[in-house]
Amino acid sequence: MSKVDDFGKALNDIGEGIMYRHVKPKFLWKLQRWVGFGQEKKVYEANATLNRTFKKFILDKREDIRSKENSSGEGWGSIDIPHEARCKHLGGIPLLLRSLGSFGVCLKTLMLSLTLAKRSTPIYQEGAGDPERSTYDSMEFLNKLVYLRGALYEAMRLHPPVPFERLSPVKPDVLPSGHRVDPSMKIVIFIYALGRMNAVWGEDALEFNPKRWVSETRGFIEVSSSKFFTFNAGPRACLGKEVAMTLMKTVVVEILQNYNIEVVQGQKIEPAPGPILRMKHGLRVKLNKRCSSSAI
Ligand code: HEM
Repeated sequence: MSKVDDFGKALNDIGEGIMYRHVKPKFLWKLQRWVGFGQEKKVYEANATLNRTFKKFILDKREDIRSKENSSGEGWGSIDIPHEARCKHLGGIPLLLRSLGSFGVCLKTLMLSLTLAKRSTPIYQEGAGDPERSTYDSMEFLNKLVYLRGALYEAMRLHPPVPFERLSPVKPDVLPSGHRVDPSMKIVIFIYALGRMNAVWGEDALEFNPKRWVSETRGFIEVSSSKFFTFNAGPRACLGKEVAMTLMKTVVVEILQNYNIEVVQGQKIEPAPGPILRMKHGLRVKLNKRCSSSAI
């Protein structure tokens, strides 16, 4: 297996591990971790792979910076930021963080966050092409594509890349529903279910209908982030939302301008377990290059 495959497999194994830790009794997964058994064994091995990969990347980068400094007499300076300054905020992925050992912990945290952010963005930047030679090189153009934004929101409403979240209150509180909660509790928010509730989205909640986001007269209809929860809401909402939207719109425009797409029929579509919603077997499509570009 190549190093890239190893890395991808490690992310999948850790994702599955996180998923199972949400549903398994704590004593059970802790026991499995202690004896190095089952899913926890996979998580342990995957952690080692991530550690190795990130460590190599950081060391290579350091070497690269040093050699640039030596050759030009200037550079970016040291990347050894004091540990306390780097670790004020470690985000919501403690299982992954705990695994990362003592070197460059926060640099690795950052790399991991960005890797996961890229994973949760269901497109790849490489496909975006060169904006210099494109007809849509301005944000203004992308912002006008309200139906496309609606289609992407609709896809992520029904298939949120982050399908659930687990939170705990920092102090005892009462939820708007009247439920009392305290810091010993885990509150799981099923974003996947929220996007499919009739009570929230109406009787056609299960239909893929980009038009629900577009008004003939007012253009794109923004809804509260507490309703469209795909990017979370409040102070810990996704910081990369607009980056993700711009990337996705760019890639879709580029693909649609250049290819006709046909989904291969008869495929088995099922989700892979994990904190990022992925297709277990991927999605096979036929791409036919268009003869000439046409605007969408
Ligand atoms: C479709 C793509 C994406 C989706 C659906 C998504 C969704 C989310 C969600 C649900 C959270 C909250 C996670 C939690 O609290 O446990 C989050 C956090 C975050 N996302 Fe994204 N994300 C996407 C793409 C990106 C991209 C491309 C970036 C970076 C360029 C990014 C950067 C972040 C950061 C930095 C946070 C942490 C915010 C904080 O804790 O204060 N995301 N994202």
